Amino acid sequence: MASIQPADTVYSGPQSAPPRRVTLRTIRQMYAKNEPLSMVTAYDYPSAVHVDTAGIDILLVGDSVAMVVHGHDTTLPVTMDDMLVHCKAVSRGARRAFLVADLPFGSYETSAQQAVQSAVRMMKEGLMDAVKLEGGGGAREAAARAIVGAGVAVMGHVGLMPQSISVLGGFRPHGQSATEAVRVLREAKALQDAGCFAMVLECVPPLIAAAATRELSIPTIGIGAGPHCSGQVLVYHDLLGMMQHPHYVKVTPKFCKQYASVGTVIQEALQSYRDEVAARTFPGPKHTPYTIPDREVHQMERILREEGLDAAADCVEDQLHGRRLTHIGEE
Ligand SMILES: Nc1nc(=O)c2c([nH]1)NC[C@@H]1CN(c3ccc(C(=O)N[C@@H](CCC(=O)O)C(=O)O)cc3)CN21
Ligand SMILES: CC(C)C(=O)C(=O)O
Ligand SMILES: [Mg+2]
Repeated sequence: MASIQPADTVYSGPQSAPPRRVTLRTIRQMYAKNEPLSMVTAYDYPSAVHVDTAGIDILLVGDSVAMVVHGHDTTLPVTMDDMLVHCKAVSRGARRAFLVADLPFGSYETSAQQAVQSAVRMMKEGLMDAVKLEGGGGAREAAARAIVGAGVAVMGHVGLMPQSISVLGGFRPHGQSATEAVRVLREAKALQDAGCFAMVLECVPPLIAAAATRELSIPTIGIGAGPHCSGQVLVYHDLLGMMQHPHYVKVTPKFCKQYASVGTVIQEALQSYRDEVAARTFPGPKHTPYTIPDREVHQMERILREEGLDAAADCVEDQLHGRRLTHIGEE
C-alpha cells in the first residue's frame, strides 16, 4: 500500500459505524422511508475520494466529463474508452457510494445488443454498480429493458437530454408546454416500465418533477428540477465553484448552487507559488530536506577536480567555505 490513506480510514461519517456500501437495496429502502438521495458527479480518484468520504449516496461518472474535464462544449465527443478510464479511477477512490456511469453518446442507440455490450463493459472494466442512459422513444426503452435483462441496473434520464443537443438546438429547459410536459412524464413512465431503478429529471419546471415523482414508483433525482424530487444531483465542479473563470461562469447553468469557491482558492495558491518561485523564497529550509555529510562533500570535491568538472567543484568549495551557492545568473 502506498502512503495515501484508503478512503475508509478517512471517512468522515458517523464514527461508530464504518462505511457500509450503498447498494440498490439501500436506495430502495431510503426511497421507501422517504429519505432524500444525494448524488454528485466524480471523474477521477481524488474527486471520488472527496464525494465518497462526504457521505454522498450515489456517485455519477457523468458524460459531463466531456465538458468540465475535457473542455468540450457538449457531452457528445466523450467515448466509451474515455468513460472507462474515468470509471476505473473513480472505482478506486470510492468505498461507500453506489457507482453509476453514463452510457456515452453513440454507445447504446444502434441496437439492444450494442447497449448491453456497452453496459457490460461499464460493469466488467469500469467496475460500476449501474449505468445511466438518456431516455425517450422506443429504442431507448428497448435498450434499457435489454440491459436490465442482462442483469445490469439502469438509471433513466429524461427532460433535458444533453446527448440530443443536435436536435434540441441547445441546453434549454424542458416540459414548459402541456405537450412537452406530458411527453417527459410518458418517457419517464416508459423507462420505469423498462425496469429502471431511478430517474434523473433534468431542467424541468418543479410541477413536472413533482408530478413525475408522484406518478413513478422509483426515486426521481432532480437537477434544475426543483425541490419535489426524491433526490438531487449536481456536477462536482459546479457545486464546488471550481471554475471562476469568466468563460466557464458563462456556461454554468442557473440552477447550480456554489457551496464553495474552490476555484478562487486554487487560483490564489497557484499565484502565491508563482510569486515565491519568482522571488526565490520557495523552497525555504523547511522544504529542502536532503543532505549530504561533510565527509562526502570533501571527497566529492576531490573527484570533481580530478574529472575536470570545475564549475561543480567550485560550487562544492563554496559550500565548504560557507559561501553562498547561488549561480552566476543571479549576481
Ligand atoms: N458543468 C456542467 N453542469 C451541468 O449541470 C451539466 C453539464 N456541465 N453538462 C451536461 C449537462 C448540460 N447541462 C446544462 C447546461 C447548460 C444549461 C443552461 O445554461 N441553461 C440555460 C439556458 C441556455 C440556453 O437557453 O441556451 C438556463 O437558463 O438554464 C442547462 C443545463 C446540465 N449538465
Ligand atoms: C448532470 C448529470 C445528471 C449528468 O448526466 C452528467 O453529469 O453527465
Ligand atoms: Mg450525463
